[in-house]
Amino acid sequence: VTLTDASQLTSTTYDYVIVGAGNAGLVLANRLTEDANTTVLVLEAGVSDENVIPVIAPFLGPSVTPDTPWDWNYTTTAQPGLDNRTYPYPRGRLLGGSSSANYMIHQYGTNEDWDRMANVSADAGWAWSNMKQYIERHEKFILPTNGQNVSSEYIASLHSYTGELDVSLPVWTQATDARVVATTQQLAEFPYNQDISGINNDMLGIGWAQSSMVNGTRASSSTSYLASANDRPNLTVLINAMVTKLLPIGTPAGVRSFRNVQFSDARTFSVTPSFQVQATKEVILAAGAVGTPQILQLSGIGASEDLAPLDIPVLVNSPQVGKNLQDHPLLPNIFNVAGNSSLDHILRDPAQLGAAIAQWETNRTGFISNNVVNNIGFARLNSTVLEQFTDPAAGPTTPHFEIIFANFWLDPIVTLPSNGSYLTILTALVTPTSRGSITIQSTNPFVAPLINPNMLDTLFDITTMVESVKAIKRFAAAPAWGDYITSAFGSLAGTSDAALEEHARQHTTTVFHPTSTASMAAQDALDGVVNPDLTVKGTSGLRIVDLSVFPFVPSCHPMGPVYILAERAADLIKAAS
Ligand SMILES: Cc1cc2nc3c(=O)[nH]c(=O)nc-3n(C[C@H](O)[C@H](O)[C@H](O)COP(=O)(O)OP(=O)(O)OC[C@H]3O[C@@H](n4cnc5c(N)ncnc54)[C@H](O)[C@@H]3O)c2cc1C
Repeated sequence: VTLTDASQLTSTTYDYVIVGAGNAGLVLANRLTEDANTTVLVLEAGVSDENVIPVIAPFLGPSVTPDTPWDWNYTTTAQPGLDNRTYPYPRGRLLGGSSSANYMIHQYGTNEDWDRMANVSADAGWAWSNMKQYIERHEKFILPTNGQNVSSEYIASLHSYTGELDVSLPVWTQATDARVVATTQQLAEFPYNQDISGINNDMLGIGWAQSSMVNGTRASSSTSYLASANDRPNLTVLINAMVTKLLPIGTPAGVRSFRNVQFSDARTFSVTPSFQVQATKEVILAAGAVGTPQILQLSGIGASEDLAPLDIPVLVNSPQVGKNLQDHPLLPNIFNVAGNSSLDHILRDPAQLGAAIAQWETNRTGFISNNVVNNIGFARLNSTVLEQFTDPAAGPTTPHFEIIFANFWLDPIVTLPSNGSYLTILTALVTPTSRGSITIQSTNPFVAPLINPNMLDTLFDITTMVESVKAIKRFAAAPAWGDYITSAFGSLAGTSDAALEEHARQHTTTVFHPTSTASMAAQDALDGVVNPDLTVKGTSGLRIVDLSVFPFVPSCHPMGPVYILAERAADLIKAAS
């Protein structure tokens, strides 16, 4: 059952209390309540996702954030690597968390991404050979129902058709899709990849985006994992519940037990009145890469240099809490194009856009029923550039950068100009070496923490961004684009490395993939925030299950990795109980 007010709770004690009804939290809510004797309470600060059109309609996904009631509406600190700019840092604040607010591209990463996590944590259970089994439980691959032939857009034998989350292929053709595919035949540098999910251990090349959607509707952890478990009497989800602190029970020698959770009504933006619930087995933090370190620090679990200025007693000295933040930098590269086949003229005309939304509301067809992106690709740096660096990729088949195609103006920061037609070829750095931090700046949980992704801080990162721009310029020079692209827009027109570096520093923001702020390390390692079984070092009764535990950001869109991480975490938690 989903409740909206703390007064509706019928108990203050549950076997498990999960903090955050997000991407990972709702996987656990489902799996842990499969046993009818296990009681679970999920506390979610955000609101319901029910009947929220921008959340449901795939193409409207980018309007769910920033600066909305469904977003935490964070802003970064000034970024020295980005000409000291700040920019919005969206995180879903509703049922489903960021899986209800994201752009729905669904992948798993490379086998090397997972094998590195196994090596770093000294737990072979995180290796791809073990993790791939969770795809069967997680994924429900569904072919588009509009009759189009998609046999060349995915590899049928790789996928699962029996899991919880609907995953599908594009249902509406962007006018440039054929040109993207034709380029893969014209330029050897950009081969065609028939299945870009990573399940075949290969994300290199250009292919068709797989998305968490079906029949013109978003699929999130809420519409899948929660929907199929919400009528279980042993599951309670409370929205509007802002967790403000974890409280230790007693002071047992050695480790402290954090089984008490304090929360308040998120609608009041006040810590009073405050409520408390207790977990008899475990508290599980699934508040995401920003929320989780914030709650730890508010609870006195963190680095003393972060807690001392706020007079927060250090209950568990855990120096890496909030450190190591990694994220994928995203750079919109925009071209002017000929004719009217880009979507821009529809997107800037309220009447045409309104008609498209009405069509979607009537029968779930048209471009609103489709994701904003149909084609994505991944590539490695060429060896001449790479040999200047220690390769930060998880292995030799893991990409360094991503290429994303949209047949319209897609810049998260700069709004569509009042005229012109555009093609956007975004590039994203998927093996960044810059590391940033999340640090609370107040003991008031309603004050956002300082978010410093430290974008483009290293020579490798800026060099790779520049190389990615050069690569898409080569892509755009293929014969397939001869009668379409007319010129590079704005600072993309620069030709020298220095000019492209300035283009990158001026326009880069984020693909919204923060990770690693409560990093996993080996059981006996002194660094790291969690053990390989995701229990928090130096505590008992406390685990973290969300993207913050990945020691390295996966080289892909990370929602798939979060889902299967949570599937394995559920197994670990059940085994420990
Ligand atoms: C705009 C956007 C676009 C993206 N696009 C893609 C994409 O196309 N493909 C992809 O793979 N990934 C994408 N991502 C990233 C992906 O969605 C996230 O990395 C992933 O969902 C994170 O999962 P999580 O479980 O770690 O956290 P979340 O899903 O963010 O869950 C955390 C939950 O905890 C709640 N919470 C936080 N603090 C508290 C508190 N104090 N008390 C109570 N509740 C709290 C939050 O409200 C939220 O519901 C995107 C993300 C965004 C924001």
